[in-house]
Amino acid sequence: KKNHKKYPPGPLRLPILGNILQIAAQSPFPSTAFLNLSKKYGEVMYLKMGMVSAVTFNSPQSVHEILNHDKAVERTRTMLPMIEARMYAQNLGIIFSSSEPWQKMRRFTIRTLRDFGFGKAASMDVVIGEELDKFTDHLKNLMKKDGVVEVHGLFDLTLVNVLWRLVTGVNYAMDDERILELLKLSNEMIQNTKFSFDSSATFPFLWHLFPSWSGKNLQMKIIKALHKYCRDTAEYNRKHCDYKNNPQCYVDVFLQKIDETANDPETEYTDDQLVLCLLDLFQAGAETSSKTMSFAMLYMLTHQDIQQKVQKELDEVVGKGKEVTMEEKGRLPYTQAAVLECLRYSVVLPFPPARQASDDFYFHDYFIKKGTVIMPNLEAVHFDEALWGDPRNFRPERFLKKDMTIDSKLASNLVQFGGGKRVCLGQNLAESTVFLYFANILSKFQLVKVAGDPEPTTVPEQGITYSPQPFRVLFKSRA
Ligand code: HEM
Repeated sequence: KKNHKKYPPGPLRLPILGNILQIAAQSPFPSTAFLNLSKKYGEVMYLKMGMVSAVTFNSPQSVHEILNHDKAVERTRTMLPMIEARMYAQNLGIIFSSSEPWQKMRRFTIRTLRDFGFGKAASMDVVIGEELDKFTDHLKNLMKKDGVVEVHGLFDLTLVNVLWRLVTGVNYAMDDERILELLKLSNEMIQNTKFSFDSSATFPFLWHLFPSWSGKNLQMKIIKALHKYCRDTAEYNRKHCDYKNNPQCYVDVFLQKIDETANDPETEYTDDQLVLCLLDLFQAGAETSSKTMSFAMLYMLTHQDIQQKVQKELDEVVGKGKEVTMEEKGRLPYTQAAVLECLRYSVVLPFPPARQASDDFYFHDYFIKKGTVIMPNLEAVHFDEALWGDPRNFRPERFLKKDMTIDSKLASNLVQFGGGKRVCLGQNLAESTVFLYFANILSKFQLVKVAGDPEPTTVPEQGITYSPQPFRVLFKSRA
C-alpha cells in the first residue's frame, strides 16, 4: 500500500491549454510528439490536453503492461463527443462500450463469427480466396489503360467484402456506388479526427457551441448516414432471410437473439445494439486492414530489392503467378517476415481507442486517478531502438533467425492489435487477410514506380488512424 500520491512526470502545464502547445511543437503526429517528449520526461508521462487528463505510455515494457492491466480495460467514450453521438449516447457496440454490456457483446460476436468459420484457416482460405479472385479481376480492369492504379482506397471495398460475407451474408460488386460512398464517408470521419489537437476532444463544449467550425455538422451527417446503412442492412436480413430457421451470418443470429429476448426489458439484444455492432465491425475491420495493405504496397514500391526477394521465394515455393493459400504460409518465411515488417512499420492505429482508469491505481510508483485517459503509444514499441536496433530501417530480415525460421519471440513484441482483454477481435482474420492479399498480389504483379510521379513518401496522412498519402503504382502482370 502506498501512502503518497506521486503523479507521473510531464511538461509544465499552461492554464486552459495544458500541454497542447508543447505537443504541437514536437510533431503534427501525437504518437511521435509523445515519444519525443517522453525522452525528456519519462516513459510514463502525464499530459493535460485542454480538458482531458491523460497518462501516456511510451516504452515496450510499459505499453505491454498497461494493455494487460486490469484497471485499464474500460474504454472512454466521452473523450470525443463524436463517439458519444455515434453510440446514441448509450453503452452500445464493442469498440467503445464498457463493463458487462461490452463483455457480452464481445463474447457473442467472437462466438458467432467463429461458428461461421471466422479465424479458421481452412474457411478463411475459401472466403478470402474468392474475394481475392474478384479483386484481381478488378485490378486487371483498372490496369487496362496504362497499368497505372491509384492505391488510396483501393482495398477498402474488397476487405469489407471479406468480413461482410460472415457478418451480413452480403457481397458487393467492386463498383457498388452506395458502399463506396459510405466507405469514403467513414474514412472522412476517421481522418478528420485528430487526437490531441482536435478541439472536440480537448474542449468538447466547442463541438456543440460551434457546430460548423468544429466539424460537428459534417461528422453528424456522416454518423447518420452510417447508422442508416447499418439499420438498412439489418432490416434487409429481417425481411428477406430465413434467419429464424436457417441463420446464415452474424446478423441473422443477432436477429434471432432480438426475437428470443423481446420480452426481457433488460435485454442487450436490441436493434440499436445491432446497428452499433455492425458499425464497429465495419469501421474497425475495413479501415485498418485496408490501410495496412496500402502501406504494404507503398513499402514494396519503395523497396524494390525486398519486393524481388519476396517474389523469388514465392516463385520457388508456389510457382510464378500462382495462387498462394494459407497452406503454403509455413514454407514462405521471407514473405511472412515482410508482412510482419509492414505491420511493424505502418502502425495504422498508433493509439488503441482510448481507455480510462476504472479506479484509482498505482502503476509502479505512479498514482493514476480514476477516469484518467490511458494512452499506450504503439509507435513507441514498434520504433524502440533497444528492441529493434535499427527501427527506422525497413528490414524484414530482422524477423528471421539464422535457420530462416520466423523469430516468434521478437515478433511477439508487436502490438499493432493492442493487447489484453481488449485485444483486437479481428486479429486472426486480419492476419490471414493481409498475408494472403500481400502474397497473392506480389505473386501475380510487379509493382513499379510511375515515371514522372514524385518519390512517394512514407510519412502518413494525419488522422486517428494513419494511412499513406495518395500514390500511384504501375502494376505489371508477372504471369
Ligand atoms: C490490420 C488490421 C487491424 C488492426 C491493425 C487492428 C487494430 C486494432 C487495435 C489496436 C485495437 C485496440 C485494441 C486494444 O485496445 O488493445 C482493435 C480493436 C478492435 N478491432 Fe481491430 N484491427 C484490425 C482489424 C480488425 C478487423 C478485421 C476487425 C473485424 C472483425 C476488427 C475489429 C476490432 C474490434 C471490434 C475491436 C474492439 C475490441 C474491444 O474493444 O473489445 N479489427 N483493433
